[in-house]
Amino acid sequence: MAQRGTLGVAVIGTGKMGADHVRRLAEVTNGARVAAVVDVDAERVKRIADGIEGCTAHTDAAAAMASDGVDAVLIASPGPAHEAALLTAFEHDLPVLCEKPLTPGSASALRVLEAEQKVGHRLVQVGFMRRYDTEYAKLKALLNTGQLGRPLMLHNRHRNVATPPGFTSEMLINDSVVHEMDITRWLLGQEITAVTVLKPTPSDNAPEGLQDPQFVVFETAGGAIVDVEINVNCGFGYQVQAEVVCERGTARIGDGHALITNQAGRWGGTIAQDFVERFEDAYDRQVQAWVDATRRGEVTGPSAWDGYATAAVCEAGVRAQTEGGRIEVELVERPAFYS
Ligand SMILES: NC(=O)c1ccc[n+]([C@@H]2O[C@H](COP(=O)([O-])OP(=O)(O)OC[C@H]3O[C@@H](n4cnc5c(N)ncnc54)[C@H](O)[C@@H]3O)[C@@H](O)[C@H]2O)c1
Ligand SMILES: O[C@H]1[C@H](O)[C@@H](O)[C@H](O)[C@@H](O)[C@H]1O
Repeated sequence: MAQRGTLGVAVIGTGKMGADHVRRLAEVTNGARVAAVVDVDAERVKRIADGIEGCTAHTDAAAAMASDGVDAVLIASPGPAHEAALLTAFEHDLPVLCEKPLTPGSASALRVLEAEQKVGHRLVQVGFMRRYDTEYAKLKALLNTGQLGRPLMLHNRHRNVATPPGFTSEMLINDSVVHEMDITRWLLGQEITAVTVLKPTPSDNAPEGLQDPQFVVFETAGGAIVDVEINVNCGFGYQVQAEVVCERGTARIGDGHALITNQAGRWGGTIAQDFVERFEDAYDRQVQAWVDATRRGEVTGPSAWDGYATAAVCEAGVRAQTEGGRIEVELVERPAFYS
């Protein structure tokens, strides 16, 4: 299909991620412009719109989506606001890049799947940006060659410097480990079938009441075992590492993401301090891929099904965290629409 003209994007939610996506669309991405911004914080959204030529400010997502010049939507509001924004985008037949989670909870995610199928064609890409990270992409390409044999185990480490105020134990699963859920399903090409959560004595760095770190184990449909160290008040840096153990070898990413210096008899490097820094390139590539596909009239990348499947694994994970033991993941049959 022929390329459409410059894509006019409405960005919904202009907090940490939304403001960064506005900057990206305005300054980094080719073929797109920020046509509208939306936030419940009227002052904030006006300030952001004022800095971009031809951009309108709204406090209501539906008004923004109905406005002239909006061809597509980027949702970066908090998870509980995603379902309403997605359903409104579907009413206008607008393609959407929706930050993770698609929605919090499998019931709401299923409603989104049903609504998208009613439209009759895919509209949603979910913002699982790690799939666009160069290191993860290399790992996936290597696994796809089959030269290492069948993956047996996948070890993951996911460390953040510190949690923002209000971060709960459930959020370690829903906001943080959700990335490993997606990356596991994508790298191994298998659904996750069960989750177990082990809880060491919390770190003294963790705020009172936060169960941090946790050790999360997934079982997959193909019989692989996956572990995730989630450790979100580690204090020293933002680290994401993964090692796949296969029948004929192993492959590991996440160590080399640093500037290494030799100076005064010592060698060493720096560690990124947050996801915006560590995954900057991945966010750039994700948004560019979405804009390019949308201008071609296509929808690519993680689908609403991926959003639903991870929501179902999150539910099993939160149950495993609170009830203990091994919790099986309950998934509906995958509709042919998402095959
Ligand atoms: N992919 C990633 O690595 C990554 C990283 C961080 C956050 N996220 C996701 O991005 C989304 C936003 O997270 P954040 O850290 O930017 O949050 P944030 O709290 O910094 O920003 C959210 C913004 O949305 C606004 N808002 C709230 N309700 C709204 C509504 N109904 N309509 C429009 N705006 C509304 C708030 O006023 C705020 O400005 C979440 O879904 C989060 O899970 C993804
Ligand atoms: O919402 C954020 C984000 O998704 C990051 O990528 C992750 O590392 C954090 O743990 C999480 O809180």
